Amino acid sequence: MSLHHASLHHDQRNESASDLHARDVAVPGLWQQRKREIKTVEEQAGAPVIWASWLNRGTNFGREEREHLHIEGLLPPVVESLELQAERVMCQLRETHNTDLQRYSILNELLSSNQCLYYKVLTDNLEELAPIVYTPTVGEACQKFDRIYRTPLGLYLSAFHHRGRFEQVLGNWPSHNVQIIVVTDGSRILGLGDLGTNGIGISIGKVALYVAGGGFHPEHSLPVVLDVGCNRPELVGDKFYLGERRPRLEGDEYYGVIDEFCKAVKALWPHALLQFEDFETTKAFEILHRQRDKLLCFNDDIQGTGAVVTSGFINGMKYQKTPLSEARIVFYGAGSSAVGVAEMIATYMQQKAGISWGEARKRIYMVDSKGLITFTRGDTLPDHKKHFARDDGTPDMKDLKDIIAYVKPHALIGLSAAGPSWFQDTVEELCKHTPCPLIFPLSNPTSKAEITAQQAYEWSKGSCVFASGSPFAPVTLDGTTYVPGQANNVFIFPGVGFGSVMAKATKVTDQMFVAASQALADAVSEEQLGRKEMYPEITQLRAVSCKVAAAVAQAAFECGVSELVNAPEDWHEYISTRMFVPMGRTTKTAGMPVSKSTAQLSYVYSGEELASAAATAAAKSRFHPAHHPSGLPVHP
Ligand SMILES: NC(=O)C1=CN([C@@H]2O[C@H](COP(=O)(O)OP(=O)(O)OC[C@H]3O[C@@H](n4cnc5c(N)ncnc54)[C@H](O)[C@@H]3O)[C@@H](O)[C@H]2O)C=CC1
Ligand SMILES: CC(=O)C(=O)O
Ligand SMILES: [Mg+2]
Repeated sequence: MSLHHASLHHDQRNESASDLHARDVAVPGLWQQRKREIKTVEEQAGAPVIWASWLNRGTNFGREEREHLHIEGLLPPVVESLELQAERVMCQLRETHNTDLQRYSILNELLSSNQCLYYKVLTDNLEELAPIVYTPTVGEACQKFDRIYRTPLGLYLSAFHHRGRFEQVLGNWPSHNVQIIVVTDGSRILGLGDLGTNGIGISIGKVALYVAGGGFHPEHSLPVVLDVGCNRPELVGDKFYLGERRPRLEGDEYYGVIDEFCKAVKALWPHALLQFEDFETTKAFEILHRQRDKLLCFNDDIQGTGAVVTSGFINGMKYQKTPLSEARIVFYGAGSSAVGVAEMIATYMQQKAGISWGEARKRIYMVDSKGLITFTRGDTLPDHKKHFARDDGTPDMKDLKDIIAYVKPHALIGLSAAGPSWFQDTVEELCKHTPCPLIFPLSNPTSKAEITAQQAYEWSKGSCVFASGSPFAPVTLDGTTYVPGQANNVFIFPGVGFGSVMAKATKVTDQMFVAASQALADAVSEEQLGRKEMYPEITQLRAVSCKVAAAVAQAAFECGVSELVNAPEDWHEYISTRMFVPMGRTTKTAGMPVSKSTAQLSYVYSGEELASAAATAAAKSRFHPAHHPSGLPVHP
């Protein structure tokens, strides 16, 4: 060791920790001199494998691997199966004193440390954990995201600090091959309004379901929040708020940010699918209109919701034995989701019931906070409300019960985010005209649902067909148990995303959503329909997503938007064999080479691959014998 180094080392010892920190920040070059105390990444041999959530397997690493990777001693001695690791996590989650928000935080910590284990736990326990990583708990998590924040888990792109450099900043994400991106600007998170950068929780939650439910590999996924400001005073006034404390950008400035973001995505990952999530309604439509022909993208709230509700509607009309061409629907709420659903149902009616768009449109009645939407009610309608505004002399009405009495609908669909607003008289009026009406309170999270499952079954005397956006527990009434369906775009977006990417689609067409909707409707058996279950169970998500993905990929091919030269003979088989499966390195196979095909599909790194990564790191390490003839570590 040179004198120079020795004296530096001595000086450092005399500095306080905060002095050291201040100096590192001020003079990055001095980081090199700190290596005596904190090893550089290269010097850490295999340790980075444990600290990298994509690579880490924790106690699932076998003994030979630990030796190869130079991580012996950095883990408890036992070698455990992935299944046993998962069982431990479930025990921790099920501790009775935990709240759902605490369970959410435990799961996020796991996601930041061991993705394979996280996805094993989530995939095997979807019924129990989807309500935690997704609605309703993700809603509460987003509201408090700045307070429960520990690790980023996604990418924060700032319109104020990164403008003009989006491609460079996106390029900081540690994956070369991003295939699925969920982006929000936080402006309308579920039914909870503007949550600014706290909205990143919804991107993280949707990405988790793309992986656990749709088959994307975690390394190919990217949750993003665009920080374009926040208009919620109590949020930006909170000292813990994590975004910029400025009013939201608007107009050209705002759309310029979106344009730059989309261009950067396309430049970096031209085949990735970009999902727009929870943008406030007017921006949601405008962005979709501007971007949908420029890159592979869709808006989940408009199109994903459109497809999922159309499926339940198709099945519901089948159950009621109502011909599609005769169905009447009342939408309670006329935002991005309701208009998306109405457009999709009208498209479906036009294609499958042989009626014109004009006739289909007339079967749809839309209600907003001012009452039934008509051209005559005396206000200026935004464009998205004009599509379904009545122009046929239907009287102007405000009260939902009056509207129901007039329309006599077969289905009542709530996408208002208004919370409890359908009462006993509403339901009784509905049942007067239709024996088994569809009652779909779809607003999220649960607190925003228009009615509960218990109320709907009770007030309809068990006759209604029920589905909600957030899950409700089964209801028993007079000895009969009813299982509420979940009409949530989670049954659509994972399959649409995976199918589009598998087909190398260049855009997501309306026809691909019609195919997704039909595939989901067909995934529900006659027996389930007989029990008034219009949707599959969430436990079936992977199987359902595979069917949806196959239908979407085939539709992409048929629409001419697939870049594949030849379509596979069997899309379902093609897709199912390409879905990510969280796989363990069991004690038996630990350290053994994994077959190339398994490794590719499941991304289990073979012992050789991990060993070579570690060997590269170790070769640069001052612990490496080559650096010291005695073979002893070179330590100051
Ligand atoms: N189940 C699912 O898969 C999905 C559910 N949603 C939920 O739908 C809700 C709405 O989302 P967006 O359409 O994007 O929001 P939005 O805020 O643009 O639309 C809300 C609409 O409801 C109307 N409204 C509000 N209060 C009302 C009242 N008391 N009576 C009648 N109408 C009323 C508003 O005038 C507006 O037209 C949210 O809660 C969201 O979580 C959205 C997407 C998917
Ligand atoms: C489910 C969903 O996308 C929403 O509530 O916004
Ligand atoms: Mg949404």
